[in-house]
Amino acid sequence: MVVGVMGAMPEEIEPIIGRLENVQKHEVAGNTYYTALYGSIDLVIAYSKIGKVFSALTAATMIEKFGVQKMLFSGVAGAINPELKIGDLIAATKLCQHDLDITAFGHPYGFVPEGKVFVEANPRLLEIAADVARKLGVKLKQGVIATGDQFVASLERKSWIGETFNADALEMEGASVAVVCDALNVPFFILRAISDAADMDAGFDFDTFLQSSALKSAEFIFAMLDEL
Ligand SMILES: Nc1ncnc2c(CN3C[C@H](CCSCCOCCO)[C@@H](O)C3)c[nH]c12
Repeated sequence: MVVGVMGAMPEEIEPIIGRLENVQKHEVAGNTYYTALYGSIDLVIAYSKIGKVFSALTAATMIEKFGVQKMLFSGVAGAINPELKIGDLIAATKLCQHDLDITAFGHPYGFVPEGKVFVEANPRLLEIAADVARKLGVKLKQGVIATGDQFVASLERKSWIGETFNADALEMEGASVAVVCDALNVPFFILRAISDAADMDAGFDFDTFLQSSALKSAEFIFAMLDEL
């Protein structure tokens, strides 16, 4: 089985690469893809670079060029739901694009014709994640993740996103990966560890907790791989 593990930033996949042996590097479309065997799984790992466009390119490349059959995303996110604290894990049940806006034509936020506001993550992978969380004795929130091409550091913007989409967390890549995987019929699982609260302290908290939160997400992803 070929499994993709994506992040957006180097810090999000370094903890993954660091635990693998005989890692091969492949340059495709301006990005580096790492391949390695993990047990019986052919792993393909890459960080996309930040934002929806780069992450869509990487997801599509992993599937079309490397034959990825299941896609896992590991990274960090800003919290919207106040029960989510720094370091907490959230898996997306569904994802939306909070900055997609043609409301001038009467459409809802996050919608374009022939699209859908929410893309649902794979239920089986979410079940596996819930089992892994129980085995590890870690808390795993399952909820709505909103994606947009902006680093959110304002209570006003964060609250608007939370109210408009009933979102629990926000980031910049999950929904674009979801759209690509959904269109290409590849089951996907988006996991994020909270690095900040998307408020006025977000920039400082993000810099402080990126590494430790990225590691928490990566460690959970490894535990997931053992159950695939
Ligand atoms: N509050 C927030 N708003 C939006 N997204 C997030 C995320 C999730 N990831 C982190 C990263 C932030 C890119 S800006 C920092 C770049 O620094 C690069 C060095 O200058 C991008 O890949 C999305 C964590 N907190 C967030």
